[in-house]
Amino acid sequence: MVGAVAVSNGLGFALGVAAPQGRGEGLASHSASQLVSVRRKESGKLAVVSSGRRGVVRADALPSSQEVAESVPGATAVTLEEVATDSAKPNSPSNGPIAPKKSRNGDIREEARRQCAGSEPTTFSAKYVPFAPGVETDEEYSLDEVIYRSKTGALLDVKHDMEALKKAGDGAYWRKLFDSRVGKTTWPYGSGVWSKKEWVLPEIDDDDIVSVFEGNSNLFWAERFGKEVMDMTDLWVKHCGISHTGSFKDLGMTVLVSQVNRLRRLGKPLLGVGCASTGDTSAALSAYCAAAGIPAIVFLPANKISIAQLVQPIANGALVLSMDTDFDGCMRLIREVTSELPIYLANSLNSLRLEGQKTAAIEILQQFDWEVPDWVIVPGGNLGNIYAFYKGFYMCKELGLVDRMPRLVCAQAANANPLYRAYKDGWDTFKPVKALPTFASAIQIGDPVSIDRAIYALTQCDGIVEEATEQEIMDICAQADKSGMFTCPHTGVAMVALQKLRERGVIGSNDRTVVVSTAHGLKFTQSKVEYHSSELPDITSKFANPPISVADDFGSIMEVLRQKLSLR
Ligand SMILES: Cc1ncc(COP(=O)(O)O)c(C=O)c1O
Ligand SMILES: N[C@@H](CCOP(=O)(O)O)C(=O)O
Repeated sequence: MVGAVAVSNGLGFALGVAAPQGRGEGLASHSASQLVSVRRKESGKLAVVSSGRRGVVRADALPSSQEVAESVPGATAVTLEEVATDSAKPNSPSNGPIAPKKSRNGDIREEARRQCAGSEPTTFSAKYVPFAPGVETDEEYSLDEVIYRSKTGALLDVKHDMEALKKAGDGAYWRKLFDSRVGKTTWPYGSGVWSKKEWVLPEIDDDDIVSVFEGNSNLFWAERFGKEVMDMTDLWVKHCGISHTGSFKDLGMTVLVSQVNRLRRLGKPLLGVGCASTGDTSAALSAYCAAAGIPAIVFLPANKISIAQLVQPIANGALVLSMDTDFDGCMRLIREVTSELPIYLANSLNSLRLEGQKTAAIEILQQFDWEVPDWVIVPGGNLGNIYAFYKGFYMCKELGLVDRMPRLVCAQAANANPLYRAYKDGWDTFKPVKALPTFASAIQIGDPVSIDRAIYALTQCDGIVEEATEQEIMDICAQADKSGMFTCPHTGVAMVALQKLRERGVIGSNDRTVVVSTAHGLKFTQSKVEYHSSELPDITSKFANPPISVADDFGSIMEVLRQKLSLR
């Protein structure tokens, strides 16, 4: 994992990237033979501390490792590999603070530990099962296994012990518990994902959790846009893009990276975590891995992601590989590589991700005081998220928090619409397509890995699939932005779907409808700039609002203002 790569973007920039070297404890420029760490055999605690760096000391600042081992009773010299593995463990003395002095306001993990001391171990559990709804099978796997597919090659699903969850309490119990955790900084419940921990990864130790208190994103009433553009009274936007790395991927990534953190602590020889990406998964993976000191490797399609997305993994110290292929090509390659090397796969093929993403659905219900909206519209690419939303809503219904499900709409770009085509075919056939470039570049995906999950989710809730052309995407984004939003093109795809369903009378004027905004518009400014400058080939910039160049004198400015503000 040592080396340098150069990556470029569609805008003519080129960025040279020094890949991370021996990340974790600042081991960057030292070889294995130069470093030793010494620890006591009996306690597993570090015995030798060098100035400023606990547990990891330069060999040249010490006697030989053998001498150290001999001079410290019960101590043994260990290799760099052992140090690296050890330092990745959150409980590891070489990783954590020496001794937390303060609990409150100082170490919220320690505070949580103190509060939990003596409490009963959880009775909740979850495991992997093949994703094969309605099919009886004994096949199941522990979440501590590194496995992504069933024996027959089917996707996996995380199955919770629903009986145990039901036994714990009724819907009112869960509603109250989840509500009680909102707006706090208690570890790990300050996260919108981990505030539902019992439904996500019930058995993970709080100490293994890697979280930046993601989730709890705002759900706002799109009043003006709803009234003026959609003729609607009850239109809402769930802004999953207001998040740590600017997209909903953080919700799933906190879960996946936490589990990797646990696996490494349990001694699984995982070199790092890898993904193929259209730019958002890579950003989230890199940030969470960097927070935990775990190497991240991202495969990106060259010139197909925005510069804001590209710079995220670079800044977070990931190993960034830019490839002359599209996302589907990157996906094939990361699957090959992760089956060859002990690199954990972080794409939504990995069902752990969806456990985090499903909490956005639970949050929507919570934010509506547990009232169920009529419609939820989600842009779809690799199609994990539409299933995650289904699963979140389904669990709330199953466990009695609500009494029905909303209808789901999955929205695709017309240039990358394999699900839409299958839907139009009455779900008879599914054929991958060659995805064409789209402004909604994060969903330029022609062979979605979660196709089976998506079809299941949509058929279960009388769902609908819609598509959006490039012109429609740019126009609706401009209109939404004019009402005070700053939409990403994927959110635009969902808004076009809403517009079409309104025009056809499928969604009513007073139906409570949620559009899921999946990323922050600031990640996708280039197409907006070009739209407002009327520079996009084949696109008419109907709602352009270009800046006006004006001479820096009072008269010229007044002239423009008179004209634009219709003054006399
Ligand atoms: C911003 C954005 N919106 C929507 C999607 C679609 O999500 P999914 O792949 O889960 O369908 C993605 C990624 O694919 C994305 O990055
Ligand atoms: N939009 C995604 C595409 C990959 O989706 P994933 O959910 O399977 O990781 C991205 O940003 O990479």
